[in-house]
Amino acid sequence: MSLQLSLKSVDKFYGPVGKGVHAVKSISMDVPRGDIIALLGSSGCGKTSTLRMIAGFETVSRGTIELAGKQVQTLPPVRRNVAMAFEGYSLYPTVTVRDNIAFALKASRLAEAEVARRVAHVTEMLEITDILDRFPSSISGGQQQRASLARALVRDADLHLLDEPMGQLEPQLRTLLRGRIKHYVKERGLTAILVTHDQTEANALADRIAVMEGGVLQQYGSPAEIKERPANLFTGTFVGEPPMNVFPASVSVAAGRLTFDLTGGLDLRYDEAAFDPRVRKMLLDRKQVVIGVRPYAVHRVETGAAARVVANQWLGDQSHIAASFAGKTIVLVEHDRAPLSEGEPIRVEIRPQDLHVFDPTTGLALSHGNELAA
Ligand SMILES: Nc1ncnc2c1ncn2[C@@H]1O[C@H](COP(=O)(O)OP(=O)(O)OP(=O)(O)O)[C@@H](O)[C@H]1O
Repeated sequence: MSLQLSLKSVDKFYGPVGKGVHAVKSISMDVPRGDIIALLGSSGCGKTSTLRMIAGFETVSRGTIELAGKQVQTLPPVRRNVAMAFEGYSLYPTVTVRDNIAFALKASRLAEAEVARRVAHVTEMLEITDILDRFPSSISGGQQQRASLARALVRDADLHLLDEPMGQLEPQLRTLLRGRIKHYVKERGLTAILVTHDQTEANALADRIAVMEGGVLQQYGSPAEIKERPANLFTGTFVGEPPMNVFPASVSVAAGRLTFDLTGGLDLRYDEAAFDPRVRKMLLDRKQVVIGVRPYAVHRVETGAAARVVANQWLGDQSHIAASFAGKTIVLVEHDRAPLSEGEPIRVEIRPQDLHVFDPTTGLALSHGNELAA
């Protein structure tokens, strides 16, 4: 695996180092050549600051950025060979959409026929062939966004940085283009970093997701890893829709039964043997934990822990059921229309293999199902 980009202990302070706004906190991240990475996080978590430091639009307060084998953190943007589609990095207003897209290719003295072929390819992919002879001021916001994306993707660069590249497009078009963009990037062997706060987009496009919160890289892994082995409570509850259910619990064992006492009076009891010995030992050593379970892993059963329905919504392809449970609310997802009304008592089961266990103080993951967290 050859690395295309490597961030080492990168910090961003707006204002004096150590005193100003600490927007990015000691981020380290390696990006293999040919990968698509999504920076995912809520507003203000430091995604854009990270991207802008990689591009060279923001100074790096501390740490190093290596791109295609050389340190670039002190180089100006034009010397980094990075292609960008950024909000505010607008199209040149005085030339047509076609010339905007072709500009960098022409500047690199590519043969005219090759330029035309590449522009045709990328604009067909993004469905903007009908506006190529127009000027940027006469096209819609969504068309401008796609033209800007085409201008970035058409280039041969060491890295492609895309900041919310489809933010202005309607959902159907986004879904269609996601698949096409992924195919295009992979086919051309490009390395891309995408900023998004849309988890569906991150899951669909990215080989790896970098989850950020409070300027800290919370987890960096494949979409499956992040879903199945969230590194901490933040990632566990931030990624996944509807969010993971979490409950503080104290653990005890008696007469072959392992019990999680949930605050609110309920307990979840399991056969001790259902847990791997190392997970069981960890649980009993810790005693106080937070347990998490994804809504699709909460099952309605005949005999199980008692809950009471507070809301039942059919979303057209799945039911989201909220029920009061252990003094809190638990959410279940079912694939069929659930015939449940408000106030109805139900019983739920959470299987040991679906339990995520976290440290209540640090939030760090301790186990996922029957495996200890790394
Ligand atoms: N030029 C600036 N001066 C001071 N603080 C800034 C500046 N730019 C960003 N910040 C602060 O740095 C933090 C991270 O901002 P950043 O724009 O990187 O977040 P983001 O995750 O991209 O958010 P969004 O999704 O809203 O764009 C925020 O607290 C923000 O207010």
